Amino acid sequence: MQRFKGEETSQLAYCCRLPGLLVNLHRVHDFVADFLVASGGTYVVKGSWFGNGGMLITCDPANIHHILSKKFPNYGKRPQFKKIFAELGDGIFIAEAQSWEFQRKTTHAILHHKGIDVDLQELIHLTCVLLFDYDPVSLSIEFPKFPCKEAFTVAEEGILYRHILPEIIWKLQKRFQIGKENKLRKAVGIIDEFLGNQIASKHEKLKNNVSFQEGCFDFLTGKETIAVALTWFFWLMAKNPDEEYKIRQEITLSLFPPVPLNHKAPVEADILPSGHRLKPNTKTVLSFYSMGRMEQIWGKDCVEFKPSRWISERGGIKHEASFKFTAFNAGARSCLGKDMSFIQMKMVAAALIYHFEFKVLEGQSILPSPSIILHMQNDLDNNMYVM
Ligand code: HEM
Repeated sequence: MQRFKGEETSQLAYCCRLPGLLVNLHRVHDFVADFLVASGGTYVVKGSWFGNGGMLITCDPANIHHILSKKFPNYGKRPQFKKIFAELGDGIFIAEAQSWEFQRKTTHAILHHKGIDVDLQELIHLTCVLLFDYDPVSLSIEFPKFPCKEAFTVAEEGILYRHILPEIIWKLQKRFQIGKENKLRKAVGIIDEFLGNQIASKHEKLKNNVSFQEGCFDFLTGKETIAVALTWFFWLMAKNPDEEYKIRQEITLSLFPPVPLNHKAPVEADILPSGHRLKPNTKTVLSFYSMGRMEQIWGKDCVEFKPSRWISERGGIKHEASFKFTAFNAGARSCLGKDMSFIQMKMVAAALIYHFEFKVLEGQSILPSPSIILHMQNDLDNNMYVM
């Protein structure tokens, strides 16, 4: 992969420092993608400001393969990750070593349990019902508000800011209960209350299966990710009517992965396949959002919505290595809900495309939100016509 030299490198270096990042915080995923594309896939942000340690950001598939698979035992989630995601406790998302192995086994058993009879409505709400015995009835035509939805959105944004702001700043905000940290605190309170009520009402059932904080993460991955993926999908589809017929066969998550980044740190010093050296504990961010925008990976038409790129000449599905298509993570910690997500998304998408034509209302600003889950910043307003 090409790397920039000289003047261009110093301009890039400047714009990746605090002023550049802060000015571009509202579009941080695109900003990171722009400089990763320009620097060939990997970039080191020097740790100069406010004593914040440096970080390495990469979307190079060889590095991703190395970190998530080949050297998996050397790349943990602590110590930074644990602090940033403290509100999620010790659930599977944060857990490591034996605790992670145990939780992965039990979660796998719950999610891959064979032989549950469900109708369509139940299946779509499966995550919520399965984990909390709570049906948000979010598909009913009154579009009822789900009490925690906004709180999750606020919390996810707050957590992304912790990846970017120097630790000392967000910790001060937390201490004095101001700014994003204060919003995060209030949001966590709302989520706590909801989950506490659910746990109280189903105490016997839950006490042996899902702890409060594990449930919090599973809800976050399960419900939010699928809703987010479908919102981007319907927007892309409305903008690309020619591709619509192929969409019945497959959908793509490479341009708008609902989980746009992952975060690791090496236990011992390491050298990445790209040649970058990492000291122990260096914050290492894997930008999945940028991967879908790399010409080196997907070719010149990488930013075009082309479901046909996933369909072979014989009409089958083309499979790509998980280190190129990282929407569901890769290696030993790959997503346990992948199969279930594809079933749910295909069912919802196929049913809606079959019955309706979508026209996105003009004049909307379509931007991913600065969050650890790739929501659209504003809702997506559509006109739906019955076919
Ligand atoms: C479109 C939908 C989804 C996407 C894009 C997605 C993506 C991801 C990603 C990127 C990770 C890695 C997170 C990390 O290690 O930092 C992950 C992990 C995980 N996901 Fe999903 N997910 C989706 C839906 C679901 C659903 C529906 C469930 C379960 C109901 C689920 C359960 C899990 C679990 C349990 C893990 C933790 C795996 C481990 O650490 O061993 N996901 N997912």
